[in-house]
Amino acid sequence: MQNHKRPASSLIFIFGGSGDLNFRKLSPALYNLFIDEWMPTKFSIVGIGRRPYNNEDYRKHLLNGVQQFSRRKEGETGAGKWQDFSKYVSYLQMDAEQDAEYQKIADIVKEKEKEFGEHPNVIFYLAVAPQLVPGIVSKLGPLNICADTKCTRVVVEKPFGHDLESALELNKLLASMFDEKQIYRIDHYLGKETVQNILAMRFANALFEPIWNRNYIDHVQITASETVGVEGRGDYYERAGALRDMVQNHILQILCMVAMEAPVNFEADEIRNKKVDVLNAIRKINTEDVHRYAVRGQYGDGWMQGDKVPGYAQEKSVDPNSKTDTFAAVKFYIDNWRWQGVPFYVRTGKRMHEKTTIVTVQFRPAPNYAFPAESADTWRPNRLTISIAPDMDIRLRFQAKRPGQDMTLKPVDMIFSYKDAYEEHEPEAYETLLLDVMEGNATLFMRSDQVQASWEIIKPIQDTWAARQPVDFPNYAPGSWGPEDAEALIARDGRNWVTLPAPHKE
Ligand SMILES: NC(=O)C1=CN([C@@H]2O[C@H](COP(=O)(O)OP(=O)(O)OC[C@H]3O[C@@H](n4cnc5c(N)ncnc54)[C@H](OP(=O)(O)O)[C@@H]3O)[C@@H](O)[C@H]2O)C=CC1
Ligand SMILES: O=C1O[C@H](COP(=O)(O)O)[C@@H](O)[C@H](O)[C@H]1O
Repeated sequence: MQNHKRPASSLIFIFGGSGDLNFRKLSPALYNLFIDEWMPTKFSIVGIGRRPYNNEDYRKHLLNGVQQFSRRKEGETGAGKWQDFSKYVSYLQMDAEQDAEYQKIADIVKEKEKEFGEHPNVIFYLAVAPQLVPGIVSKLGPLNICADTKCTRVVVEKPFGHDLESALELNKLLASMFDEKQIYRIDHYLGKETVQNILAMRFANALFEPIWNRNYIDHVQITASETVGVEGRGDYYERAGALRDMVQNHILQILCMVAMEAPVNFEADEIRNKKVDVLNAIRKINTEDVHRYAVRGQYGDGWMQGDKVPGYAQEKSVDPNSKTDTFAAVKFYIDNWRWQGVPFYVRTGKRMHEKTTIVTVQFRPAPNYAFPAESADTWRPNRLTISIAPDMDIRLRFQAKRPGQDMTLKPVDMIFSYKDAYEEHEPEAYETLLLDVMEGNATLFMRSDQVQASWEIIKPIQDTWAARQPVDFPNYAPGSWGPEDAEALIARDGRNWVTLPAPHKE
């Protein structure tokens, strides 16, 4: 993690250049980096796919994506640079499964070397289905694009493997072709401004760290809920499910940011070491205890904000008898000095009540209540809520005296909101991550040991769920907060899930 500077000349190949991720996220992100003058002075972007596009049609297709999904649209104030940007974009039609086709890539690298007058960083972004990744990786390795290994980089999209075994296999293959420093395993949550801000809040302030431990914190919650269903991604989701899709990666990464020890610097390996320490300390759940620690769910049909919506099993490309989880909640414990005995409750799901990603740190109650007994009803322990999306704020709940002659108390929130504090618009996660790749900064990317540790944590849950089919699916209604069992998971401990207080909805 460092302050950015304009990266050295870069040649970016996007496998999956004709696909959805590039259309909705990567191209808009690169365009915004260009507007903000973060792109290198010499660069070229080559989208790769089998579909037949000429350069002109390809650029038109991408502009369409920018107009729909970019935070700044062409024609709006501050944008208007598509013509300039698109000159750097071209399309390469090739079948990535054919060895012979890779000569085309080697030829483009030579051509750009000449044009730039230097050897650029060569970035291969693999925005393709996971089953294509091993084949592409093993064909890219032998190309030996440049002698200096630092200049070739491979970006691997999620999902990184399907389970522990497949992730280990992919790590092994990548390691046989590239140095770990050349491999960028994306987790887009790490590019989110508010997720990075967890580190700023914890380690740039003296206020929180002394109380950031089992002596003061009762428990932590992480909720990542979505209102959307599977949005035409049934094919992928049938093989994934909520536990793999969100918990194994995004949620465990957020948990690491909340729970890690203070880094001594912000170098990539220092941060990643501290995070992997947390993952290694998470208690492995015994298979026979999984039902006490984890809950799964699947949404049925119903209504979302006045619209009739199908159940998961009726979605396109989904087996009508599907037992795939669209909701998962887990209680984790971290067996280390700081967090012993503090539960971390996490939950995620599709078609839930609202789109929100929040971290809640619930402090223990004050040790003694000396105020009049009548005010005890509204007495609440302190709570820190970090809203990651769509709201971006941090709120600290504390007790305050209600105005009047009586000493009555009421919990109030002290709020820091990005919207109110800053005029600048925050970059999208993919902007930050793509800039990091061009700069060669891997701090916000997953190292192989992190990926392995995350899969090890969820393996017992995965195995147990695979061995025992759920009998109650579908078990939650669209627009709800998930299955009743998820309420019971936390209620059994005398706690409840936190949803944001009313002000955030105003
Ligand atoms: N879409 C999203 O929002 C997100 C996607 N991801 C991940 O990104 C990856 C891509 O997803 P997405 O863009 O949605 O998938 P799409 O199905 O939309 O795109 C797949 C891409 O792969 C290309 N492709 C397939 N086979 C070949 C081949 N033999 N040779 C060359 N190109 C090929 C397709 O090109 P063509 O058809 O022209 O051959 C297309 O460009 C997946 O791993 C996904 O999990 C991660 C997070 C979010
Ligand atoms: O990686 C994924 O994340 C999205 C949610 O991302 P967000 O930035 O909108 O919170 C999720 O919809 C998708 O299923 C998953 O693959």
